[in-house]
Amino acid sequence: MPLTPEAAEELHELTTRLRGGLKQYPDFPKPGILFEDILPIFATPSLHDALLRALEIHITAQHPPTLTPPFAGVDVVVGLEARGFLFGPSLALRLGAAFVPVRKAGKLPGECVKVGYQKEYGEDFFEMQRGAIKEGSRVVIVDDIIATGGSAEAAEMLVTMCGGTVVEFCFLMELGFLKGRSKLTAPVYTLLTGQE
Ligand SMILES: O=P(O)(O)OC[C@H]1O[C@H](OP(=O)(O)OP(=O)(O)O)[C@H](O)[C@@H]1O
Ligand SMILES: Nc1ncnc2[nH]cnc12
Repeated sequence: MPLTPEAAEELHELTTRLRGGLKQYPDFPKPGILFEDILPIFATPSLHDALLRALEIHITAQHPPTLTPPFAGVDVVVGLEARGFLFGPSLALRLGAAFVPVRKAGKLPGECVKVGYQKEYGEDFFEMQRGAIKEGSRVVIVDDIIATGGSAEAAEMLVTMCGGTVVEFCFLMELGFLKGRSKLTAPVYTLLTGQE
């Protein structure tokens, strides 16, 4: 569903403010990487709120709950360790959805599904608890940044392995030159683009 003009204006104002909350660090964590630090946003309550509000505006317009089947809406917000944990749970609460974490390997108890992946500056393994998502759940995957898309692609695989459907990916920022969205099956929404 398209945004109302009022919501579009509010979203524009929020994203403009959010851009001012990012800080860049050259050659971190490796030479040649320009690191986008999102932590200043969480050090400023008004920016922290702006991030949650911006994603809430987008997601509620894009996935409105309906009173009749298929009921649409969002059942689960999946956040990726670690920075997806900073706003995923609060966003889930605003949407009336569950929050489920995707963690780096070896951190979650019980039966887990596991996928290996490559990211902009290394490689890793992600896990999710097998029973965390009910069959047929509508899932939004959130993270701070999509760079190569390796992390997000691995998370989409885990959700699918658990029987969920990824209805959208939402990121604070996309590093457009790495074309990470091309790895993903579900639609991708980002509040900001960077390093064009
Ligand atoms: O699109 P990609 O190339 O996969 O890169 C994006 C991922 O890299 C960063 O996480 P990182 O693995 O550094 O973990 P952290 O949040 O624990 O620092 C970032 O938070 C994303 O999850
Ligand atoms: N350039 C970057 N800055 C911050 N987080 C990242 N994750 C992957 N690439 C990144």
